[in-house]
Amino acid sequence: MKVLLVEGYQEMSKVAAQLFAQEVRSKADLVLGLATGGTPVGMYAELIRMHQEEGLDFSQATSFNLDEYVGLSSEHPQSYRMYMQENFFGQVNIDPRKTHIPRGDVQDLGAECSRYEQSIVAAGGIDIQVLGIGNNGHIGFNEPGSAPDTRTRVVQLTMSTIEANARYFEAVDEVPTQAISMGIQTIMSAKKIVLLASGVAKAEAVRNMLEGEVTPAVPASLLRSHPDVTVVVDEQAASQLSPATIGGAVTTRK
Ligand SMILES: N[C@@H]1[C@@H](O)[C@H](O)[C@@H](COP(=O)(O)O)O[C@@H]1O
Repeated sequence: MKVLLVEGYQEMSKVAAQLFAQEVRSKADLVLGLATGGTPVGMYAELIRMHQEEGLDFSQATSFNLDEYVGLSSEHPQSYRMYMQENFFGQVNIDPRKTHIPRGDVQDLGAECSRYEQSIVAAGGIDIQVLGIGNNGHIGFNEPGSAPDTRTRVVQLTMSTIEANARYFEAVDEVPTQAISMGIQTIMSAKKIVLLASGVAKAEAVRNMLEGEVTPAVPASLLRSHPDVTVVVDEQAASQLSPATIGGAVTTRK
């Protein structure tokens, strides 16, 4: 794992956008793996700026999102489809037919999960996947205990995740309790992974991911066996790391 230490949220977002833009420029028909949550909003904003000011072209790209809430339609304001539309898709030239997000409102959720996995394979697999990290070390919606061989499936959200995501809903009991999420193996099949972490609330999860045991109890730690992961972490999120990890990190500081 390569650790890139940056000053704060803004720099993290710029560095992440540059990593993505580099891939988009080198392969027009890139397959992007996308994430939601507060963390990647700044990266999407920077990619939109690059599209508008530098002509960064997404017209041939395909995207697959990590997850979607069960029970919310694509038009629901808190659905991840809506999030992506507002924060990214609606402002760049990606072909809407090539943007994929699981449907959380279908009757046969199992069939939807298999269909989703198959469409990732049919697209040739994910070239570059962006990830955030949950306070409990989850990636996508793979909560602690998720097995390394999991593929896209319906998952039960933990109380800590429901509480963390309640800020987007009117009340905690409106947060869905289940989601469709790419599995650990789906994520590990991406050729390149960029994980972003910002703020002190992520410091413990970041330490466990980088310095703790490699264990399904901390799903992000499983990424340590992937050959091409870059963790972009800001000073607050890195605040619990050991001097050895900090010393081995690449810093953008002059
Ligand atoms: N499913 C998403 C994850 O993909 C995200 O990484 C995590 C952290 O979110 P945030 O970036 O808002 O801290 O929240 C959600 O649970």
